[in-house]
Amino acid sequence: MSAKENRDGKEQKLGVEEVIDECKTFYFAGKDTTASLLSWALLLLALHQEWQIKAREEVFRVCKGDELPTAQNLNDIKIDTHIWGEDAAELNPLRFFKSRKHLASFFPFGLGPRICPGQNLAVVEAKVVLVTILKQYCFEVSPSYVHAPKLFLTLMPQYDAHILFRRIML
Ligand code: HEM
Repeated sequence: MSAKENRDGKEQKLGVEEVIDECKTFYFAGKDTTASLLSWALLLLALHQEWQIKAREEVFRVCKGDELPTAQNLNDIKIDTHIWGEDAAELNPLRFFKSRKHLASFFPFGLGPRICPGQNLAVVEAKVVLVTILKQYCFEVSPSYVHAPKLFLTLMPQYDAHILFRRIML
């Protein structure tokens, strides 16, 4: 860890125990959250076949070949011009200048100085997994699935997410 000066100009370093604790926090904060996002995304796509088909069409349009999606592929997936304007694909901080109703209406990663530092990693992970699954499988909710969301730090499917996968033959 590189040394940092505190407000009094004194050098401050994280100790080994603190570095270990930070690693544990990242593991704890980053595992179940993304797993839960993926479980619900797959369940909802399994329930709403019309959206699963649309999502797969988009994946096939954007990501060619059998390889893992590239960073560019992930960027090209759904940038909603209705919400973000015609220049949605460009970096334009001014678009946040005008207050808009939707801006703070959805903030799964929190807001402000303690906003989730794993946000980008989580979104990339989730997109890679969803793209990979959508390219290779059709899926539907299994009759054995019982819908019973349970809040335990994250919102989990209490009796797991039972989904039946069928390999797509191309
Ligand atoms: C879908 C996935 C995730 C969701 C929904 C999520 C959500 C959140 C939320 C709501 C907070 C609190 C923010 C606040 O206090 O305003 C938070 C904090 C945090 N998240 Fe995530 N997170 C996710 C994935 C990750 C990943 C992948 C990592 C790291 C590998 C991570 C690391 C952290 C850490 C270290 C904090 C504490 C930040 C602080 O207190 O300064 N999270 N997350």
